[in-house]
Amino acid sequence: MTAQKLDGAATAAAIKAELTTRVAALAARGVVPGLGTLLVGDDPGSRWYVNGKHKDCAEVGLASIREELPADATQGDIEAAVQRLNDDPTCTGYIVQLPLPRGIDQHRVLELVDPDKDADGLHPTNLGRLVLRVNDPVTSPLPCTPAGIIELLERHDVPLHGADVVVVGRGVTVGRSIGLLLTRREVNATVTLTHTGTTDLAEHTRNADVVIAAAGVPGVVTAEIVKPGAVVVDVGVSRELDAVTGKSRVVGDVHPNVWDVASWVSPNPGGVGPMTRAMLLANVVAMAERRAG
Ligand SMILES: Nc1nc2c(c(=O)[nH]1)N[C@@H](CN(C=O)c1ccc(C(=O)N[C@@H](CCC(=O)O)C(=O)O)cc1)CN2
Repeated sequence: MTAQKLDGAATAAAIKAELTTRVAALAARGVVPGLGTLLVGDDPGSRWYVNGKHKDCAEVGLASIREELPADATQGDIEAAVQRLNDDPTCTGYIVQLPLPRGIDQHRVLELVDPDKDADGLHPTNLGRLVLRVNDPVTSPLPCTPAGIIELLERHDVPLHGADVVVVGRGVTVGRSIGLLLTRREVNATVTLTHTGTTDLAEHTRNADVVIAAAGVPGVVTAEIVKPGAVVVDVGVSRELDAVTGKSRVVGDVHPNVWDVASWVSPNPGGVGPMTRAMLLANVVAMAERRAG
């Protein structure tokens, strides 16, 4: 068996086309939503991600606002930039590109983001709303990567209702929050959250209909621990030097031999990354629509 690919790039392109129509409808009412980004420092990966977000904005017709600070910016400089974005009326929603440089209190910075402008859905108020209003209609931004994974699965008709889903990794941006989304009444999956304290990972994954690997451990999910026909989503990002080209490349958590047993695989790169970007745009458009009434 060779698994089929859950194509994040193609699905993200389809979502962006739908968003372009919604943005045009807003423009007809005189509303131009704007996405802001705050980039601190000169990490090439982070710059690449931020540039991609601005390129996406241009593609769907969103305005974009850039704040950039040098790597030696102080906590105060960063908090002042956050305040500028909070106060900027052209900025519908924004993100603080993570990680922030060492020595900066990231939690404090994120808590200063206006929850109504939190395009990443990672502000404690929005995560709290996700916990408290888990079965209400969604009216606040959802974390982009978990929302993107569910959208990717649903658009490929992967059944989630009643499915046993094992999540590998308990990080806030993916592992912890995807459990909340998957157990919402309209999705209705049963979720097991595994982590470094899990004594026997295979015991869980071997029974799973869907495995979501977000541990950041290259190749941790192998064919031997995946049920034949299961659906596997690779969210892990590790960087490795390619022995042939000498260049750095992204390596996921899913071993290539998983393609021999699974029914569907979302690869990395080419899977969840483009979906994360698409869901960020979707959050900003939804914020603008809610405000426009
Ligand atoms: N404030 C945030 N910071 C970070 C987030 C986030 O969601 N919000 N996630 C990551 C970085 N990220 C978005 O910011 C992101 C990562 C990956 C991709 C992507 O499309 N990746 C490509 C491959 C790229 C490569 O080869 O390096 C893919 O998966 O095909 C988009 C966005 C950390 N920070």
